[in-house]
Amino acid sequence: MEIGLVGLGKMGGNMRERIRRAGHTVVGYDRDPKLADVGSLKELVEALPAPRAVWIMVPAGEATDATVRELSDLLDAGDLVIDGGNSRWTEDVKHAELLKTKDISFVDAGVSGGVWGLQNGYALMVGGEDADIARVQPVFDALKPEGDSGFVHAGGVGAGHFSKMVHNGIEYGIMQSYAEGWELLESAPNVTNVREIFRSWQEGTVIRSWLLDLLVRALDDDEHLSGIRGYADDSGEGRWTVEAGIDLAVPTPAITASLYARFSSRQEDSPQMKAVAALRNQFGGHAVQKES
Ligand SMILES: O=C(O)[C@H](O)[C@@H](O)[C@H](O)[C@H](O)COP(=O)(O)O
Repeated sequence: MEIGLVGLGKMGGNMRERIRRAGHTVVGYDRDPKLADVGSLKELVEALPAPRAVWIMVPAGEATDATVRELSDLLDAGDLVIDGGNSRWTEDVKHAELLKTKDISFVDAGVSGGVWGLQNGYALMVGGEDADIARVQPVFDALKPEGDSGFVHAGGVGAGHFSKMVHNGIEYGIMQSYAEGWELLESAPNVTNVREIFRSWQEGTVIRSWLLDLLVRALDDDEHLSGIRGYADDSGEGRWTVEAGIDLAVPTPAITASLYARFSSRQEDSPQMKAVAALRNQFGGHAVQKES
């Protein structure tokens, strides 16, 4: 089939390649002309046969919103837009409603796999109408990993990104758990080979996983991670997972703690702990450490 792909960065560029390798035609647009097949979104739309399918793979938030709006002006009734970025699921509902006013369909696709996707395939969690999803199934099949899993039609519009959001919340929790275990082992007075403990866990254990494999890979590069600062960013999915837990009254203590650990990682010193230290000093006369 033929598909338009908007956004040819780390994810989109590799996805274009994987779709092409499966024998499909991709017309790619990116603001960077060195990456693009066409010079504008208008040219991309003109290059595709109707009814068109256009996959958006740009950063979530303003960039995705602006692309959906521009496409809603350029596309015709019967065309289809797929958002494969890490958009918040509530944005999908807005975008589907906007496009529906012009009889343009919308599918949301949570995409997992990162920079390894070209080689291993991308896990896809999609939301939308059966008929719309069926139209792009050949492209989903090209992108997904080989084998029976790695693709799910999760529900109506927004369900794909909701699933991807929960996937990322779980990702936060698992990573934090490995990280805490790693620090604990590194701190133990009698343990001498933490990296090899993690390597041994890759086979046979209850906690073997791809994230564990990647941690071993990182420890092979830098055994004590001494070249990396203990600072972790977040791009929104963890926060949205915690917020969804609050909205639905579902307790998510592990995921929430892992999100808060990232916030703490960004502070040189802890303002709130100054208050705790000051209070201990006030009520109990406990010593405080003074700023130098
Ligand atoms: O499944 C994946 O392929 C990853 O989760 C991917 O989506 C990305 O690496 C995250 O967006 C990072 O998210 P944070 O910046 O929030 O850690």
